Amino acid sequence: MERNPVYLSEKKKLQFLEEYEDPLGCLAAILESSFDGIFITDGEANTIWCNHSYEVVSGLKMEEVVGENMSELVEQGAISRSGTLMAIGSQTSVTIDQHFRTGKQAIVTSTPIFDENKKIIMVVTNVRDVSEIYQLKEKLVQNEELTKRYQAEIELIRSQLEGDHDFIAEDDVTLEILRMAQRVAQMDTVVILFGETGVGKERFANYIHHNSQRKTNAFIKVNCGAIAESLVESELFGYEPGSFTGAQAKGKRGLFEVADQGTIFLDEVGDLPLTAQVKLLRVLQEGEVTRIGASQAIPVDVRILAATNRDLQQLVDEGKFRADLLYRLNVFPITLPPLRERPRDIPALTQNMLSHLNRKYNQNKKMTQLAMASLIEYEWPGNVRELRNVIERAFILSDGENIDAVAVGLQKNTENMTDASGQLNLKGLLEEIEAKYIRQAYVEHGGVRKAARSLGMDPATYIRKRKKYTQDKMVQK
Ligand SMILES: Nc1ncnc2c1ncn2[C@@H]1O[C@H](COP(=O)(O)OP(=O)(O)OP(=O)(O)O)[C@@H](O)[C@H]1O
Repeated sequence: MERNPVYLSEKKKLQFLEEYEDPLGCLAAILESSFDGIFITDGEANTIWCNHSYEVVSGLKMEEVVGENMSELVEQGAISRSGTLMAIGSQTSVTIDQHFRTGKQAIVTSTPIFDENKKIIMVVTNVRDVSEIYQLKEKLVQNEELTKRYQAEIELIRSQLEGDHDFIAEDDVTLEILRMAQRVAQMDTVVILFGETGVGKERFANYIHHNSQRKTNAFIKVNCGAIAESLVESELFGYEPGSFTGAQAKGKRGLFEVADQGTIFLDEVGDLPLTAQVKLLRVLQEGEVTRIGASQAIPVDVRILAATNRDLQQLVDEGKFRADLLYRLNVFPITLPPLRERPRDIPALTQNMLSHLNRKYNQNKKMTQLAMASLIEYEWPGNVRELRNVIERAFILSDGENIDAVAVGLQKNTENMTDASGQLNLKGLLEEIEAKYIRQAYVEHGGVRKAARSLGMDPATYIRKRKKYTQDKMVQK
């Protein structure tokens, strides 16, 4: 905080002198009674006076400092740095943090006082002891951290109680991936999951953990992109007591230590800062972590799972991700395909989500066939997460036991589903569904004859319909 230069006007001086019998004694008493420390030097930074509060905060006695220059006090280590010297240098008021050998911390404001010729004649420094505020702040940070940990633990226990770690799969593509996951789950192999946002990477990591021998131990999820860069290392690897400002006095275990005997899931691993990548590499290679400020490593037995929706090879090319780390993580890569490429999962997922909601709200709601068809038809850019949101919304919006296509209300389809007056357009909807199956059959069977047979159509009808929908741009060529 900057203040305007302070000038003592003659008028103000005289007023004080006239008002009191012993003006100097009065002034000293005023300064002495201040709760804040007050420290005064001349224009050359030679100490003139300090009050009792200053002596308490700094641990220095007035006799020790009077006549001493501030640069000497800094040199002797009596104070960490001098606001007075800065104020003289910059010719303006300066506010800084200061540490004293008493262990106290203070906010210090040094204000230069000028004479009529704009020459500094004094510097008055106000020293506010903020040690208690800092201690309270540290306690608050500790409590917030504890609350976060408890919340994560409650979340974990809740999901374990609800058995909410099933990975729903019905499509052949997903079933094949699940079979692979069951095999790799038994081993301690590092698994990295790729896939668009919302495809279920976290859910899948959970599934691997719950099918592993570590299932009764911790599953710790870390979103590497969500932790502030400056905190990533201390969160993951912990720190020793007093290793940096703002650190807890007792030091802290990192999440790798918390996950000992269990599994750690590094979500958004592509967002790890390079310094943390070096340490992660060490965990992967040596099976041990070194807390910040520690000289000894601690062995940890943690299974590592990672996920990303970024192109890690591209990050390596851009120098943002270590090639050796990618090599270590890429032992068993699994790509979860987007939901639009495994449409047969949609009814099973929908059913599962509806059962949850029905149980929770004591209801018995079902999707109508048309509503289900519109779910299968949709492209799902937000994947399973978007499906979950759509179902929850439809559950709330629908009256009675049936959830219809209007309640599902998918953007793309509503245009075809309703006419200008908002009435259901059954023809448009059926055509869309037919177009989708015509397209899918061609992709699956790779030829007109087989595609037509799979849909129970003769080839001529199939070709006619395919041509029609291609013209309508409902089937891409
Ligand atoms: N196969 C599945 N069975 C049941 N629920 C699933 C399945 N796949 C995804 N979900 C649910 O969909 C939502 C999104 O899944 P998840 O958070 O695992 O996706 P993600 O790929 O990790 O997303 P992001 O990359 O954005 O972190 C979650 O509510 C999850 O429980």
